Amino acid sequence: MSNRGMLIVLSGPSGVGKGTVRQAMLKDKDQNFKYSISMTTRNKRPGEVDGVDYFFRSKMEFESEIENGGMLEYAKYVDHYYGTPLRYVNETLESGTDVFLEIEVNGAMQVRKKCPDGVFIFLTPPDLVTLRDRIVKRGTDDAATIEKRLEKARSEIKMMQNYDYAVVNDKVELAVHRIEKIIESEHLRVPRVIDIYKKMIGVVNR
Ligand SMILES: Nc1nc2c(ncn2[C@@H]2O[C@H](COP(=O)(O)OP(=O)(O)O)[C@@H](O)[C@H]2O)c(=O)[nH]1
Ligand SMILES: Nc1ncnc2c1ncn2[C@@H]1O[C@H](COP(=O)(O)OP(=O)(O)O)[C@@H](O)[C@H]1O
Repeated sequence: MSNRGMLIVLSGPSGVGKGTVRQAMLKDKDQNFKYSISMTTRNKRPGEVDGVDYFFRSKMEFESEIENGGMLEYAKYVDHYYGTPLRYVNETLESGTDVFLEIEVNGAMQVRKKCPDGVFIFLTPPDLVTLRDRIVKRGTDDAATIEKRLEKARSEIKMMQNYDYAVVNDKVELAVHRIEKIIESEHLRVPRVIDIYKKMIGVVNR
């Protein structure tokens, strides 16, 4: 209800279900946020579409975006760049619409510094065995990459303490419900609505 949109950041270890949860949230007709499509230098997976899942770019193109100040944040993850184009986020927030980022922890911490009033949510697996099973089941990574991702998952889970909320992804619909409740509550925080009430008091006093 404040004029500016709210920035919602979702992180969590690889394979925890961030993409699945995000897609389920986007399908919900009652949601009001826009998803910010990231830019990456990693290869397209089967079924992925440029400009829908990611903006797939070369290393050179990505680095030139960084130099031109076009990224809100970026990080290297398992040998590739991933980052959030700045302009879409700014324009959408300015228009009063919430923006949803699904990014890894280093990028999220950059965003936290630039946008301290954002809402930072960490999606956790019920346990590490479940996490491994999900990565294997997804079938998008070879054995070496799975090991790298699991190793990284352990260090990522330690970063949970830098987030505002921890949401366990036991069942997709439950995780989605928890995140939607968080967003709803965050919109009611007094610092976000105070301007509206100041205006109201101004009208009443006249
Ligand atoms: N910092 C940052 N991380 C991102 C961005 N987009 C995606 N990621 C993260 O990069 C990691 C790898 O993504 P991806 O290769 O699609 O694999 P998956 O999410 O594990 O299936 C995940 O943790 C994503 O959340 C971004 O724009 N910035
Ligand atoms: N709550 C859940 N229960 C069971 N399987 C899940 C759940 N959430 C996601 N998955 C499955 O786990 C795998 C990894 O999910 P994905 O969304 O690709 O994770 P991430 O984007 O975090 O890397 C996929 O095969 C997905 O279908």
